[in-house]
Amino acid sequence: MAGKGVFKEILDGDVFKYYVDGEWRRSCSGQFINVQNPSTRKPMFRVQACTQDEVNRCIDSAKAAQKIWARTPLWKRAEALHRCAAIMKEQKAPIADCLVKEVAKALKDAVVEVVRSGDLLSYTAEEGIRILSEGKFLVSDPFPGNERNKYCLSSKIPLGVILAIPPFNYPVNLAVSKMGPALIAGNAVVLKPPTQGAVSCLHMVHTFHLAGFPKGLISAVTGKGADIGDFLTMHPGINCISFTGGCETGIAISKKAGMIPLQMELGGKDSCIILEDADLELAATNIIKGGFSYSGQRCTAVKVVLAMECIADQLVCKVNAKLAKLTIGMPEDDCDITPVISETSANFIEGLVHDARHKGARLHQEWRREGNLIWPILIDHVRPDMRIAWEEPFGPILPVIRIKTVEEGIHHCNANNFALQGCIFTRSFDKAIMISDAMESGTIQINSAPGRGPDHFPFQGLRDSGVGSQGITNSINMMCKIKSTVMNFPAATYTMG
Ligand SMILES: NC(=O)c1ccc[n+]([C@@H]2O[C@H](COP(=O)([O-])OP(=O)(O)OC[C@H]3O[C@@H](n4cnc5c(N)ncnc54)[C@H](O)[C@@H]3O)[C@@H](O)[C@H]2O)c1
Repeated sequence: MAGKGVFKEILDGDVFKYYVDGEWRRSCSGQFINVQNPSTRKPMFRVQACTQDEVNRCIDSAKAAQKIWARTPLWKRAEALHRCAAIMKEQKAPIADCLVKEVAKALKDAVVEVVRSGDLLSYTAEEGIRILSEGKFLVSDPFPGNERNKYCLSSKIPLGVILAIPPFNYPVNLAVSKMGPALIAGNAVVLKPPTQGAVSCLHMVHTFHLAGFPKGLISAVTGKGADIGDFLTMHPGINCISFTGGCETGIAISKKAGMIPLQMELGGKDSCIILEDADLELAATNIIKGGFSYSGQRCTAVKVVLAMECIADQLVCKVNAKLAKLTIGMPEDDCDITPVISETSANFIEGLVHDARHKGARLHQEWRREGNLIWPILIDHVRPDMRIAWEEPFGPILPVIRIKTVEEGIHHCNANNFALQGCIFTRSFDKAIMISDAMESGTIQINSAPGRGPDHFPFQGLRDSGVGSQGITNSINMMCKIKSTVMNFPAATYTMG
């Protein structure tokens, strides 16, 4: 399906082009990057290996187009996003098909990702209309020593060119969640897709092309990290970086970037604390959904269960019963557990399991792996000296730590460098709020698994899990600067009359 019909112009032979100046082009490097199918472990697609000159061209065009876009009335910018949202949803099938083939996402989830991205754009258009039309009016006399002889009008202005870098696991949604807010606020966007997920991103960008955004305003540049990674993030033409990905990459980019606003959404090790009074059926259902959806490859996956000892056996029994019902296989067949993104990732997950087993953890299911497909495992009686207690596996394995006191659970959650989300299961509202206050993470869910959505909720990590806050409103605000105009009068304005 990819490259056919409406998308044929993004393909050159069997290589996908990159997007600049409102056109799909081949790179003059003559080199390509293979995108593997995680299920078959064979090359699936090829994308251009763009050069630094081509990156410069993208940024120059973006700068020029942004100047005109910033003067385009807000309602017209909103209309363009609504048009794009409609096209994206109409074209969900070919985009979802790419997600299945390059990130091994189950087809039904791939379709949800595209539709959710269209909805995100529509909401962004409406939210932008509301919040960007508002400014502030201040007078000078409340501040000591001043008369009322100055009026200050402040409003939001765009930053310029936003560099958007999404990760492989939600390449479409996490690109759109950066592009929509950037565009409604009057910015241009340079998108650097992840290698796995690049072709889904390019298809998604084509829906912006079809929606008629001005030439140059959006570009999508694919390439080798070594050639264009640092070049992009350290480029003086970039005015803001919105990045989602691993901690190591994010922290390295933050250190290299110049004095520009950064939005960093990094890894997580979301703790799930289960109290003795919890609804264990609800908790088990959420542990399965939170821990194993998309084979655990979600920043907000439940990544460690901290269960009170007195209910742990009962909980584990319920989780195991539900885990046994998960279907394991290929994304095309809509299986619950599908191959993880790469062999490197599968080897890493295997290393975590072996470390836990050697140190005495109990595996409730047998270790089984075929290629990148890993059968789900609940790893019980995990202790703090095991790697799995602290590291983010990004795979279908879930540790359970049995705790004697709730303080022990809170301590484990707060002792981790990651602090994205967490969750608590209890029937006591008072306890839920007190524990939520004590857990130092970006978001705490009460009686539900961690999750990013709905997409207009604030979304942020503390400590190594990130900088800044996403969510539609926060992203729009983050991609603007405040500008003030101060009217100075020769005398205080209340002296007349
Ligand atoms: N907090 C969140 O919102 C969130 C959401 C999804 C995923 N994640 C995290 O993302 C990670 C998985 O994604 P991944 O494996 O794609 O992460 P990654 O860090 O390997 O890559 C993320 C993106 O950065 C790009 N990149 C890598 N090196 C670069 C460089 N030097 N310069 C510029 N770009 C560079 C990659 O091509 C990719 O597009 C997990 O840790 C997960 O928790 C976080």
